[in-house]
Amino acid sequence: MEELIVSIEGLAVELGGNPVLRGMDLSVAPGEIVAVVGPNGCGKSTLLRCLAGLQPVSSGEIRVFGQPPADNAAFWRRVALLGDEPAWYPGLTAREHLELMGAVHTRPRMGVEAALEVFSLVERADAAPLNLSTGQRQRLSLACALLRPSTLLLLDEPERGLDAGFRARLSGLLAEYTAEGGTVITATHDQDLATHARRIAPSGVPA
Ligand SMILES: Nc1ncnc2c1ncn2[C@@H]1O[C@H](COP(=O)(O)OP(=O)(O)OP(=O)(O)O)[C@@H](O)[C@H]1O
Repeated sequence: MEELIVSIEGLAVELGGNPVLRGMDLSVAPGEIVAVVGPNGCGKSTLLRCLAGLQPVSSGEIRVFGQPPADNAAFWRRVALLGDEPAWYPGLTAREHLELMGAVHTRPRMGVEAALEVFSLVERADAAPLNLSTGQRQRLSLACALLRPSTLLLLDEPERGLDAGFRARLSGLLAEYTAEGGTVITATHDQDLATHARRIAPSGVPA
């Protein structure tokens, strides 16, 4: 049987004494795109943080690549996370952030110039991230996450700040990622993105 990328059994998480996730079960196979959907506050980001090993769980079991997620180098070699906006390096331009990402990985998924094209950043490549618009910065975050090699992509609302044109291209970019053998789990409020995915609620049931 093909190894599951993610397997969750009976996951419960309390935050500040409030139950956020309650007895969640989930299995994700290689090559799937799973969209975690639901209203504000239902626990989508919490689930993503659990999968990234950044949120302690109250009970239950999470396995990512067959092991509990651990915030260590071996884990992050296989997992790329787009969460809150990253801490940008002072003094480095958008292009230099991508060059840095390319330089520290032996097999980047795309070259820096290709990434600037794909993420429509060519004209602002020499600007510092903090001098980009919100949507341009989000595209740079996505470019950094998709340039580096990984086999599991965890995305928390990747559509944040993007215009309609770029939102429409997101599902295509994720489809390319899974065509290369990757798996995607994304929290989203974007209908188009969710339509191209297996939709689940943070309870684990289909949505
Ligand atoms: N540190 C915390 N302490 C207590 N409660 C918290 C904490 N962080 C988040 N929560 C609560 O946990 C619940 C789930 O939050 P979470 O961020 O996972 O929701 P979400 O589904 O991602 O929401 P959104 O769609 O707004 O991004 C919310 O009710 C939130 O207020």
